[in-house]
Amino acid sequence: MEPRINKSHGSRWVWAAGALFAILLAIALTSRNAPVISLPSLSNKHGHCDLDSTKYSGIVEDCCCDYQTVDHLNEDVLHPILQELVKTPFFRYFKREEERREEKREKSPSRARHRHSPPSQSAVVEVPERRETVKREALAVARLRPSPSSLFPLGSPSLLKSPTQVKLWCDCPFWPDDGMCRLRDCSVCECPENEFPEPFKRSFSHGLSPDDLVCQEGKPHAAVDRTIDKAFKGWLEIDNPWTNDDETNNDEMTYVNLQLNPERYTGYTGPSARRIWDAIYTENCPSYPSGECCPEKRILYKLISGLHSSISIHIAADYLLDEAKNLWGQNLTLLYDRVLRYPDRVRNLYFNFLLVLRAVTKAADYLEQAEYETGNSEEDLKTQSLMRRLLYNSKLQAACPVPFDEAKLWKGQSEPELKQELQRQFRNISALMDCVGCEKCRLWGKLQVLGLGTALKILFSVDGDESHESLRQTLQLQRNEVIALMNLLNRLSESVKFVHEMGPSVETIMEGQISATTNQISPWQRMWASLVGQS
Ligand SMILES: Cc1cc2nc3c(=O)[nH]c(=O)nc-3n(C[C@H](O)[C@H](O)[C@H](O)COP(=O)(O)OP(=O)(O)OC[C@H]3O[C@@H](n4cnc5c(N)ncnc54)[C@H](O)[C@@H]3O)c2cc1C
Repeated sequence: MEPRINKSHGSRWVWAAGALFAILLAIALTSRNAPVISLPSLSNKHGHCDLDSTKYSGIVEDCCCDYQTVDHLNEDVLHPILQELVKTPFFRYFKREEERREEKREKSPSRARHRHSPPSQSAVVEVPERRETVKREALAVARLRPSPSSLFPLGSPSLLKSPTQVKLWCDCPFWPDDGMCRLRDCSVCECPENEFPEPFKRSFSHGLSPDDLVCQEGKPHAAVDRTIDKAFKGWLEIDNPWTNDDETNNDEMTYVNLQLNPERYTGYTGPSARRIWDAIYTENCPSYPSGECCPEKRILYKLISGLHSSISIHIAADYLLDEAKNLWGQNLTLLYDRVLRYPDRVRNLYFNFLLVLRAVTKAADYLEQAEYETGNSEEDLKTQSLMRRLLYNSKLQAACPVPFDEAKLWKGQSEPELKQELQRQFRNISALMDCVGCEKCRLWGKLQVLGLGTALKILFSVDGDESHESLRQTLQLQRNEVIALMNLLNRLSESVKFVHEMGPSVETIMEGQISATTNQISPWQRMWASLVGQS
């Protein structure tokens, strides 16, 4: 059944909400010096207009759908379904490697080729008999040691660890983790035992000692059940060639309830965060000034830029306005400064959304037949039904049947090389996610990069024969990839909705305010400013 739109709001309420919104927005935006801006969320879908039609009109670049259609489909169909879907038990638990474990199993040689030297050999320590003591001492050293500021060249030879070596703090192949995270909100809340899906709980109580269940540092800690994927029937243990993590490695895995760990402001900022973005953009996905390069090569840049926009939008949508009072709200100055004032970043968000949506609909038959069993039959039926509503949605099929046409973009003689090049760059980006110095940011960074890798895997998985049957036979996805894919789509859908709803008003006021400030400056001040600017 299609989601119904509540049309019961009277027009009076619409106008009242609109007027109140405009007043609050004007007040909030008047002070550019104010560090943050918070507004009540505008939930009335009739109280906003479309994004500036001159900036965002026509077909989304390299896609097959226009901005207006994307907004309407997202609002009426995709966003409501996705919001429900990500709350289901199947989609809310994400498997990730345990944080700060001291020993890591060696990846396969093919993986190791894509890993790079850690910044210093001293960050890798032999494991002696008394591993615990040495680990503590070594961690203390790692904390004190200043992190090298230079980026290690991504092409440097890889340092293969023997299984008896220890890697400190994290798996970052480029720099040691520098603990730049400031807030408790950076850390991830793992799942308490009573939240796991039933099949997981069964093997949990049989296989693990009660010590694994104790809470550490006041946070609920979940023990790892390595049989979980076997409990979720029908899912394969296969590796994703687009990502750096070895997804077949089931050791040392914990489960995180994504609903308890929303992507939002964490306080992670400064050189550590900047270094990651710089490394991604400069080393792995150059932006190529428009017109200089072919569209295929710009894909990766557009995807990452779109993801970056989405992360910034989530930070702006859920920001810590007052740390002392633990007051959270929207920071619309940040939304404008980081995203809206650069129309390309908004366009890249829409591009990313459509590419991921295309991957999901391309794999519709595969995803429809997958097992969504978690032991809670009522919830599992709901998950299946939501998936079907999304995958075979008549409104979506009528308005935007092929959101992105991958065949048009990367067919041709260079296709295999392009795929390999993209894969190599994408794996580097995936490896960089291990260097994100904030646990919650790393969780969402890794999840979303895995989601993008899964989308690319689907889009590149069929050569020539585009039939659903062929895709079903060729494609192999694992459970975590599907969870990442659908959660990524939901994040992008949230971002598109937020920008669509808030963008026009924020832009109007911010741009009006900027021009008013410019006009207030006297000719002397302007002359002085230009002299200072030139010095
Ligand atoms: C993987 C990852 C996940 C993160 N998750 C979170 C999180 O959940 N919560 C949180 O509070 N912080 C998170 N951060 C930090 C956050 O993204 C910013 O780095 C931080 O808030 C500092 O912002 P900034 O103003 O310095 O600009 P940044 O966002 O760090 O941007 C750095 C530079 O990149 C360029 N740039 C910015 N946006 C785009 C774009 N859309 N397209 C192209 N270029 C762009 C600009 O030149 C900009 O100066 C994350 C960082 C990373 C690397």
